Amino acid sequence: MTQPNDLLPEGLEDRLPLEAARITAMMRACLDVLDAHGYDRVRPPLLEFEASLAGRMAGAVAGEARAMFRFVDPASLRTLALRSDMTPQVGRIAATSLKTAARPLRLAYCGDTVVIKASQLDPARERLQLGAELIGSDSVAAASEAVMLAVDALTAAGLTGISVDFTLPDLVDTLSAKAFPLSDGQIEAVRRELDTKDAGGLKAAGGAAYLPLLYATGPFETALAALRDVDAGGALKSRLDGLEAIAAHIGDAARITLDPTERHGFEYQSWFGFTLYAEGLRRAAGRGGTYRIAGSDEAATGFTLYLDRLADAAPQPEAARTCYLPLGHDRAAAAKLRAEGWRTRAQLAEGEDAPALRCGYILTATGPVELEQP
Ligand SMILES: N[C@@H](Cc1c[nH]c[nH+]1)C(=O)O
Repeated sequence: MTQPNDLLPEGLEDRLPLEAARITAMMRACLDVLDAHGYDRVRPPLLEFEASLAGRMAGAVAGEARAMFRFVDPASLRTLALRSDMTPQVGRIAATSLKTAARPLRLAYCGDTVVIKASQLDPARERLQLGAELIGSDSVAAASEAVMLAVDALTAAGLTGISVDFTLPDLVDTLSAKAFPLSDGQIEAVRRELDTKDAGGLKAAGGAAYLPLLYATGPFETALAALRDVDAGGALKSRLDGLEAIAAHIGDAARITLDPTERHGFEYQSWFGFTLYAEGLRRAAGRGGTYRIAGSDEAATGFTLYLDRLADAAPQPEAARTCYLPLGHDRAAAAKLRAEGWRTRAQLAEGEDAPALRCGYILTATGPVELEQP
């Protein structure tokens, strides 16, 4: 019976066997792809000193951007936080324990993260992250590798209709530095109007020069051409050439779109960011981009998939046949079945109902025999 204490807090949920099986299958498939591409897995802890988690991403006001659960550690009396993103942890590892490891350094990770407050669009407060970080480079080659790897991982996880939306997270900073100057006060207003895609508001905020950016959105080729038409004294050329090269690298492995002013979720990414989508998903499948590890100022590129979100669209893995092992069964024969890929469920007491325990077979002296299903 459910007692009031059994209810889970808002935004947290149990994953029951069918869904958990999908998530596990995806996790294995994705980790295998990252491993095959030479990414070594690291396992940072679930919680750390808050200052470390909040301080490793240049530009990110981590505490604000992704409200972290914090509390005082009764042992050290210091403030600890639960991770809300694993990328800063991997950055810390690269800047400390693996400081002297050869670059580029390729690291993979998978683990749960939590946030205090979910967004309206996505009420989940727990997220299973799986990702890869390529440390020591934020070149076009590194970005191409990261995007391709993300697409390969999603494909291996059984997702289809994958699309990648490119963005230029520091676009307004770049343009306002010289080509389209803005005062400090105007910058925030212009960013806000670009976010809401409000042409009138943008003009009123003194950002008339930024208007063409609103229309340089959509399928990659046309959006890129529109962006190339924005004459910003050459300020955008190297970035746009970069995007073009990355898109060429992806080829037709995924559909590519461009939304140059999208910055939601890109708190620390620098010149290049991307959001991953797949058929059947209402929200982003993952996100990535180029950034600098604060403290060491090392360049890096990476991506994170939000694995539990993908569970809705991932195929149900085929469950192996399950064989019931009666009391006193031949244990060697049972071990042999498992080695051949069967699942077994062993009887513990008299009176059990094998079909109700979802066993399709029973082990007999002559091997597994199919059971009649209720
Ligand atoms: N960890 C970031 C994505 C990212 C990984 N590496 C670079 N960016 C996120 O979840 O939004």
